Order: sequence, then C-alpha cells, then structure tokens
Amino acid sequence: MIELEQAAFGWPEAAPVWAEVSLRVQPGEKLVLLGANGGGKSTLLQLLGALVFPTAGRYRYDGEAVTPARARRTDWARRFRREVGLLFQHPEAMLFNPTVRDEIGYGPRRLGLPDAERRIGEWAARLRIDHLLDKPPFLLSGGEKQRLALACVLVMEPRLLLLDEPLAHLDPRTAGFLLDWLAQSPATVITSTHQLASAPRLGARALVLAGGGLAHDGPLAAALADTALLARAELA
Ligand SMILES: Nc1ncnc2c1ncn2[C@@H]1O[C@H](COP(=O)(O)OP(=O)(O)OP(=O)(O)O)[C@@H](O)[C@H]1O
Repeated sequence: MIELEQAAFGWPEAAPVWAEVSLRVQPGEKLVLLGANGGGKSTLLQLLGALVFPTAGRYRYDGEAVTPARARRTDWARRFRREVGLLFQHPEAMLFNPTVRDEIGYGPRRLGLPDAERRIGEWAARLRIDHLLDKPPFLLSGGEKQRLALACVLVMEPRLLLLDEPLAHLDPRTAGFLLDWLAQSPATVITSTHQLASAPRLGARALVLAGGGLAHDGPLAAALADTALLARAELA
C-alpha cells in the first residue's frame, strides 16, 4: 500500500530532515513511529499524506508515484483525500469552520458522501462532543479540540490513518476509546508518539527515526529493548 524507496525530505534552504528512508507497509498494518523532538516524525507523516513530496527517492501509494503533478490531478487528489486521513499534531492547525458540526461535516459533505449527516452525529457521539455541535471550535478546550480533530479524520473512515501524537491532549477515557477503536479497525495506521508505555497498543511494528534516517524498522518490542537505539533516538 505504501512504498518509500530511498526517500529523503528537506525543507527549503535546510539540510534534509531525513534521507535514504525505504519502507513498505501492507494494508491493515499498524505501525508506531518513534523519534526525538525534531527527528522528522511529523514531516514523514506529512509526506505520506501528500502534503509535501520527497526531495529525493520515491513515494508510491497503491503502486502509483505520489508527485506534485499527480496531486494536482483532481480525480487522483479526491480519491487520495477520501482514503487517507492525517491528524495534525496541533489540532488548531486543522480547525477552520464556524461550528463543530460543520467542522466534522466538512470532509463528508465536500466529498458528497450520502450519509454525511449520520456520520457527523455518530462520530460526535463516539468522541463525546455531541453537546458541542453548535459551538465554534475555537471556544473548545485543548482536549475537546483534539477530540474534534480526531472526529474530523475518523468520520471519513479512511483506509490509511496517519496520526501525529494523537494521545497528547486526550483524557484517559478518550485515549482508551481511540486505542480500542484502532485495535479493531481494518485501516492501515501509522501513529507517532512519545508515550512509550502506550506504544504497544498502537502497533507491533516500530519505525524509529534517529540520526537523519530510519534507525529501526521492525518489532516494537526489539526497539524498546535496545538501549543503544533508544539513546540514539533520545527516547531514554
Ligand atoms: N514547515 C516547516 N518549515 C521548515 N522547517 C520545518 C517545518 N516543519 C518542521 N520543520 C523542521 O523539520 C525538522 C523536523 O520536524 P518535525 O516536526 O517533523 O519533527 P518531529 O519528529 O515531529 O518532532 P516533535 O517530536 O518535536 O513533534 C525540525 O528541525 C523542524 O524545525
């Protein structure tokens, strides 16, 4: 489903954040993305979500190269946005509608999903923000904004979920809901986190970014037992 081949990414006028990243992810896999602050986890998730593109190497989604030219094609972009959901690290970055209802409904309505209104009610209830549906998102608390941002992504029931530190602002009950929901979801999920204690519930395969590259791609248990790797990735 996802294939990175010797991929690198650097922001304009800066050294590459990481380079020579090669990776294959099969449908339904659950991966945990670990690494130090500034190690490039968010950047990798943004690249997999086609918000930025490799500066070297290749990214293929379902066998097709993800390039700026392809992303400009409306038919391709529409299908990709329908299938791929990216939860930003800072929920404010993705909230811009006048009400919580419009915010959750933005994706389903824009893509013309016939059951958009049912989905809005269902996901608002699941994330316990149904009492806030008529409120402007900017009036929500930090945790409520995070739940809203999650609802906006999950309402699309994506095939590929890219979650950037989703547990950061959540209360234990909402975090528990998310972890349980992810465990039964058929979606492919890549989740970045600094919370090593919760990591085993997010996936059995770990990607560790360290030293400008992918320092580990393999069992999470092996990564957590590797003290030298954890030190390199500033995780311990
Ligand atoms: N939009 C941007 N423009 C320029 N540089 C950026 C941008 N976003 C991130 N960077 C830089 O890219 C590097 C990687 O940042 P990134 O946010 O991907 O790291 P991260 O692993 O997610 O970090 P954290 O754990 O702190 O969230 C950092 O040096 C950061 O300053």
